[in-house]
Amino acid sequence: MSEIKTKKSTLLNNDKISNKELCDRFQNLFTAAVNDVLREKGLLYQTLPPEISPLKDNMRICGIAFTVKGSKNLTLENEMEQRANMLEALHEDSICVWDTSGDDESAQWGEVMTMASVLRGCRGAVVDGGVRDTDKVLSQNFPVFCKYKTSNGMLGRFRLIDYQIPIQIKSVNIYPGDIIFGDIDGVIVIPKVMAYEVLLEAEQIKENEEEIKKMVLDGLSPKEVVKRGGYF
Ligand SMILES: O=C([O-])CC(=O)C(=O)O
Ligand SMILES: [Mg+2]
Repeated sequence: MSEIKTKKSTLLNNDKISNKELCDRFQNLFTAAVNDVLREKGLLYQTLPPEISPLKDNMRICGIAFTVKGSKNLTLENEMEQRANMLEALHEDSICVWDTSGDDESAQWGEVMTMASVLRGCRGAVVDGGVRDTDKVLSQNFPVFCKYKTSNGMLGRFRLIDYQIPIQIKSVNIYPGDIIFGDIDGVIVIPKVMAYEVLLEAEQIKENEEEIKKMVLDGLSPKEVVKRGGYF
């Protein structure tokens, strides 16, 4: 039976592959594997709060962070123009990530915003806030991770402050260009400077776990599994 290997890479950026391949390959992994790689590197605060969960359990999301910052605000002037500018700036393979300053009453995402962002190649939305028109977002097969559903629109309650700036959701810092990856276990943020290196190491973890599962199925005791380099 083979021993478990660790794979260390010295590559520091993701110039080796396209953004699309990078995101597709992360999306084929699972967030727990990526989390373990980041923990080994001492990065313990890359996981978004567990209240931010997928609209459907089987939703998976991976793309390049397009950051948006906003807060509760009752003013209306130019709100729609500002939101339209943001939507037009969305790029291929982006994920629209909302730091809402902890909002708990408005939807920062909805049906028409989904339609507009899909046309710009956006791969999903992660909102530390809410979504509305949920059935119509679901029917577009667009992955959204958020805290709640509500019929409250943003207009007159909440507004965007800026976009493509550094943001913070609880203890997680997110910079434009970071990799955002979400599955049923929640959302994790991978700093862009190490994205390719993390991908390779997480792919190795996935392979290793196949070996570990074989050991368990073959009847090895947990102690025997650990002796061979396995883990749980
Ligand atoms: O204004 C909102 O909350 C978003 C919305 O309804 C939509 O995109 O359709
Ligand atoms: Mg709507």
